[in-house]
Amino acid sequence: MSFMQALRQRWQQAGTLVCVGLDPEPAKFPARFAGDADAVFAFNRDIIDATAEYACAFKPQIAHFAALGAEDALARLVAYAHANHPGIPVILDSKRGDIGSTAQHYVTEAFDRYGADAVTANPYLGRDSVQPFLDRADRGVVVLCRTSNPGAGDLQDLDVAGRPLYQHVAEKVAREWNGHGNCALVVGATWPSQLREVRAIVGDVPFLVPGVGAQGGDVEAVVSNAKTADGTGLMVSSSRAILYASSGDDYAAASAAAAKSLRDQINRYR
Ligand SMILES: O=C(O)c1cc(=O)[nH]c(=O)n1[C@@H]1O[C@H](COP(=O)(O)O)[C@@H](O)[C@H]1O
Repeated sequence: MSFMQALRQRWQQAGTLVCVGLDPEPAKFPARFAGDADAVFAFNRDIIDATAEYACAFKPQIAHFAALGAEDALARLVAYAHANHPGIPVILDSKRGDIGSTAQHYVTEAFDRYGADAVTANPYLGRDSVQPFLDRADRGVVVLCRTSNPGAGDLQDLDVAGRPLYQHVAEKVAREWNGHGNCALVVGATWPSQLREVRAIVGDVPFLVPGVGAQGGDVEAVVSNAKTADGTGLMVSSSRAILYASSGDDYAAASAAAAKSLRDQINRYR
């Protein structure tokens, strides 16, 4: 099954638009993981098991693993999620972008080495830099459009031919790059009016929406501005607010409760 088919099936059958972000920071792990040489795998595995019921996708962020030298744990976690929670796609958040010949290696990294179902990609080197990702029709390509961070507008809002640059990205992805129907866009939860504008440009192209939880984005504003006509179209992503909901021995139950609460909040406004 392709990434897009799996995502749509998950939205419909599990009734959830929550993407669970996996951003391991050992300093925030519960005390019981102290001294555990395989803590990065074990903690994330427990979070995956606890939150799967509420997840339309999992999204490991590669720098959080690579900085710890925990690439092996990342590969095992993707395999674990696929084996134990089939049907829930895994998005590798690596925000790659480079000349085509190098991009090909990023494709191999994301889809073959790690086995991810989708990857985040930076569009600013242009189409040829994203093409190797687009060519993998069964995998998802989640292109940065209007990011959640405070400085998003520094470059993404620059006026180009009468419109902000991020709107050109949205249009190009929806009309030119999405020939296989495998594209999605990143639009931050912290920007409700931009969510609405991008939705108006791209029709039903799915959005990955980070920025609720720790970054303070408003769930009602996200859903009301960015859902598609059938009340789906969103992967509302939260990492820290789910992962570190408790630092006690109840960490897994607390993460499940946080994911459930986000799912229910989203569903109230669909
Ligand atoms: O591509 C992303 O996932 C992403 C794009 C963006 O615009 N903003 C953003 O926060 N992210 C990622 O989403 C996660 C947000 O984490 P929390 O703020 O803890 O929910 C981090 O892994 C970020 O790298």
